[in-house]
Amino acid sequence: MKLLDKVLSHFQNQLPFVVYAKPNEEILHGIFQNNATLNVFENQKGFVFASFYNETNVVFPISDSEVFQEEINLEIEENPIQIESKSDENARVSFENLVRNGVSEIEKGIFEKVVLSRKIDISQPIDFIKSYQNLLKKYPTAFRYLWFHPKVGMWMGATPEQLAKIENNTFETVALAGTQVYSETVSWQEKEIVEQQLVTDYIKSRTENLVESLQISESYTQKAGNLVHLKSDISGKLKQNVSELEVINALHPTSAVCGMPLKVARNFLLENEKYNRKYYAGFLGEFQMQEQTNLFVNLRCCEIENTITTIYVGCGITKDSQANKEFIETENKAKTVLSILVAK
Ligand SMILES: C=C(O[C@@H]1C=C(C(=O)O)C=C[C@H]1O)C(=O)O
Repeated sequence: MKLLDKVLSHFQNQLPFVVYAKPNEEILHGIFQNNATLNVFENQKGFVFASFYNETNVVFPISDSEVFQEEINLEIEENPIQIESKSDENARVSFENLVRNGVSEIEKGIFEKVVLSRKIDISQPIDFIKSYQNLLKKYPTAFRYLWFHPKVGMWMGATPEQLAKIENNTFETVALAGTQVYSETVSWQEKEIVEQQLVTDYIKSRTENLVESLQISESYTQKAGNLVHLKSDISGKLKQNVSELEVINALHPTSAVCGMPLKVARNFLLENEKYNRKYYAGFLGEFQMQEQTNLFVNLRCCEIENTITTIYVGCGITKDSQANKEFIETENKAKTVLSILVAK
């Protein structure tokens, strides 16, 4: 595909770019910035790449970029050398301790829910073009992107979660939580139903005074790669004079990726996860491009460096969480990314 050739040449010239496909669309969008400036996002129209907390929020402004679209047409079947991550006993023990620690804070009444995460390092050079082709093909219902800035690095992901879509004063978001490995007969336990309801309630409380009325669907099962989640669709008409930035600030980070109440849960994870999430659980996408803002939460993603690729995964912890099950959930989420990586 022509856009992927352009990706390679932009990368060789160390210039910023992003290619992405929206859920259920087979169109590849490309935004190629024509200089290496690191533009900090304020409210410029363009493609935004925002961190979970306190890193630079980057934008590729439309005014400084070339924009392309191409139909996705990947005839060549890639034959990936799939990369197995070794089960890491130390990682298991420390994540399970982290979860137990979170549950004990919940029992003490410090917060109601916290989303805890970890990173998995793959020490092998990755062919990012072939890996991205796999990801495009394998996850047609996800938002699938490959992003690069020479001063920040390269990220790739296939996220099932919309942060916000805003167009003509209407806004849409989702409450997504609860995870199981996909099977024909999915049934949800009380723990997952409660967990997802907490996210719905949280989004409701954060957006209620920005919209004239809020519609919330019944929760339903959503497939995401090898997994399924519980999801509710939330939408509303924005009150006059409510800006896109206000909506984004009200939503990010939702309790699907941080916790509730927000600040105490965030302080806990910042102090206890013992690593920097950087852009994992941040958000990315179009900001006021063709009158539309269309943003996704940065999940099922990895950071690609010369010799190491880092996969980021997390899960929601409530009072009923069991440490070993939560660890397995992070292993399952990591497979979404692991199974498309191609070694160089
Ligand atoms: C935090 C992640 O996923 C989030 C947490 C979920 C859960 O706890 O069940 C489900 C979907 C996402 O909202 C992740 O994929 O890393």
